[in-house]
Amino acid sequence: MSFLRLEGLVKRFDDFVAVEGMNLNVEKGEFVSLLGPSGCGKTTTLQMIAGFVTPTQGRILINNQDVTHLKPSKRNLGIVFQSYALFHHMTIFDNVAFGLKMRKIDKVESDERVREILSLVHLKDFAHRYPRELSGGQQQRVALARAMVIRPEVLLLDEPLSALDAKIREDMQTELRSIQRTLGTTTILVTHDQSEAMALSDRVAVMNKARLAQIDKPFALYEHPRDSFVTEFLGKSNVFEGSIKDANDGLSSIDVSGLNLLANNTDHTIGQAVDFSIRPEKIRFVAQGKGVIDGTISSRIFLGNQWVFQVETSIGEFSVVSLNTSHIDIDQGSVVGLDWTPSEVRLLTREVA
Ligand SMILES: Nc1ncnc2c1ncn2[C@@H]1O[C@H](COP(=O)(O)OP(=O)(O)OP(=O)(O)O)[C@@H](O)[C@H]1O
Repeated sequence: MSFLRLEGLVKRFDDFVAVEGMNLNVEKGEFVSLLGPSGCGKTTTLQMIAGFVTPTQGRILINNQDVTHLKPSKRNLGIVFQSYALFHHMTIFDNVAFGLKMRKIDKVESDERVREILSLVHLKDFAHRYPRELSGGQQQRVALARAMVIRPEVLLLDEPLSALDAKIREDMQTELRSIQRTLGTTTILVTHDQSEAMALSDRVAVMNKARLAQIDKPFALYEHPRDSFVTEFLGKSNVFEGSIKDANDGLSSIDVSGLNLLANNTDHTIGQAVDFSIRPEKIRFVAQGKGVIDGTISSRIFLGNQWVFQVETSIGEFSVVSLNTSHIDIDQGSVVGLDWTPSEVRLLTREVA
């Protein structure tokens, strides 16, 4: 039995459905992200686990105990939100010790645990300072220490890094992951940042319009998304509408605007409407006439470690990404061939609007 289970969780605000039929099994020690666009129900799901929002339907189980109607304080959770919400009149040490004091933990043990966790978040030399004397990144580490010191069964993180600037954010991601691994705390992170979800999580749960769209390991999700929503939420892709024309010898042939394109066989049926998807980094430049389709470079952008090309073709515009190790000779106006192998193509169920 999984450590954290959401069973058919539903939340309605009057007749507005914020979360619909949410089922999720999280293993002990696992790090799972809830990823999705604004308003898809991530925070509401997290708030139901935390106990701040009462589900309309369904159950929440932690360590085999039904906590659906338990008060937040009885759930033994650590919670970190985007705003650090530290006590500004207390030192860092006292901020972190607060939860232990509330739980009436003996002073000697409490002091020891606070020192230990402050050392883990690299703040042991800041114990005597006040929150206003720390940077944003440091304050967020205090918030994390304060949540972790009570040794929660589950750690809930709601966009905890989104107020930090890019570089500090990246450092904090690495640190958060390493602390979570060291302590083995089962963790749920809410984020709308796909790279953050992929960098941190054992599994990513993509949500769309109040529902769980797909859950899997980051690599599997990126490589085998179920539909074009998941595909495009996890990164760029070249997606074209098409229909299955034929299927033979392990290959499907797809009609995309009159052009016959190949993909490895799937369980789609002949005549079925599909989205044909190929990621920009899977496409190679070849000589004109030597690839799947020819095109003309309409723009080229240099991003340091990679080039991003836009290529006009007869079926529409392609995005092509290549590492900064080649292709400096290909520029706006160049006529090129675009090539890929059928195994890199994904045929997706078309999202119904
Ligand atoms: N108390 C409430 N009353 C009415 N509607 C609400 C309430 N709380 C949330 N909602 C609605 O439920 C939907 C889901 O909200 P939620 O905060 O879970 O989204 P989210 O995915 O976390 O979005 P964001 O990334 O913007 O925080 C939204 O349309 C929101 O307006």
